Amino acid sequence: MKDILLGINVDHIATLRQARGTSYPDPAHAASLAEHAGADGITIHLREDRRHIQDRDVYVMAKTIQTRMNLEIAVTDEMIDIALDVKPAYVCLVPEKREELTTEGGLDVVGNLDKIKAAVAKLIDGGIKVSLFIDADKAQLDAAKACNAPYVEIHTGAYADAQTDVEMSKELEHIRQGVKYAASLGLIVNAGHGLHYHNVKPIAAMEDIYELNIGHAIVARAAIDGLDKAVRDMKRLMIEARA
Ligand SMILES: CC(=O)[C@@H](O)[C@H](O)COP(=O)(O)O
Ligand SMILES: NCC(=O)COP(=O)(O)O
Repeated sequence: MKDILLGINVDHIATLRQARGTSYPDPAHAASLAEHAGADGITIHLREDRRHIQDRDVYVMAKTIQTRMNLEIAVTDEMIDIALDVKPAYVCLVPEKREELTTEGGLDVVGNLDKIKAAVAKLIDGGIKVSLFIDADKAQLDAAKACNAPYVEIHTGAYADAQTDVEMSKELEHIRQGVKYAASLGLIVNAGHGLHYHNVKPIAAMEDIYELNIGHAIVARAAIDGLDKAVRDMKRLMIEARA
C-alpha cells in the first residue's frame, strides 16, 4: 500500500501568538520543527479576518518552508492576488464565514461554479496546484472536476464532530464513498479537519487518500507534551536568579 502523507497545519501556533500580540510562538519556527519531525508539507489558512496567520507569516514561510506550502484561502480577489504573489506549491480554496469558530462544511462548488472555475484557472496559470475543500458529496465532486481542480480535500469535520457511534459510522461511510468516487474521477484526494489521535485511523486507512492535513490536535498535544520541560526551564531560571 502507498504511504499516506501528513500536512501539518500551524494556524494555532499563530492563534497563541495573536492572543497576546507577542512575536512568539512563531508559526514559521513551528513549521520548521514539524518538517524536522517528518511533516510532508505545511498548511496555513490566511483568514480574511487575520485571526491567526498574518500576511507576514505567509511571506516568511514562503522563504523558510523546505517541503511545500499549502495555502488555504477564501475565494476572494484579495486572497487570490496574495496567492499569485506568494506562489505557494498548493492553494486550497475554502469557504469562510467571519463569525464561525472554525470552518463549517465544504465549499459550495455547485452553487458557485463559474466563480470557482475562474479562480482555479487563475491560480493554475500562476503555476500553483489547486485543491478544493469540499464535503464528500457526488455533486460537489463532479463540480470540482468541472472546475479543473486537480486536487480535492474532503472535509472530515462532520465525522470528527459525530456524537454517537452510529453517526460516526454513517459519516465515515459517506467519506469512504466520496473518496472512492473522487478517485474514480481522477482527482487526487486529500482529507482533513477535526482529525485527532482517536479518530484518525479509519480515515488514514482509506487507500485512495493521498494526504491528511491535521493541525489543532497536534498543536494541542504539543502544548501538553511540552509542558513538563517548559515548567522545569522556568523554575530553573528563577532558582538561578538567587544562586
Ligand atoms: C479550512 C480548514 O480545513 C480548516 O481546518 C482550517 O485550516 C483551520 O483553520 P481554522 O481553525 O481557523 O478553522
Ligand atoms: N484543512 C484541514 C486542516 O488544515 C487542519 O484542520 P484541523 O486539524 O486544525 O481541524
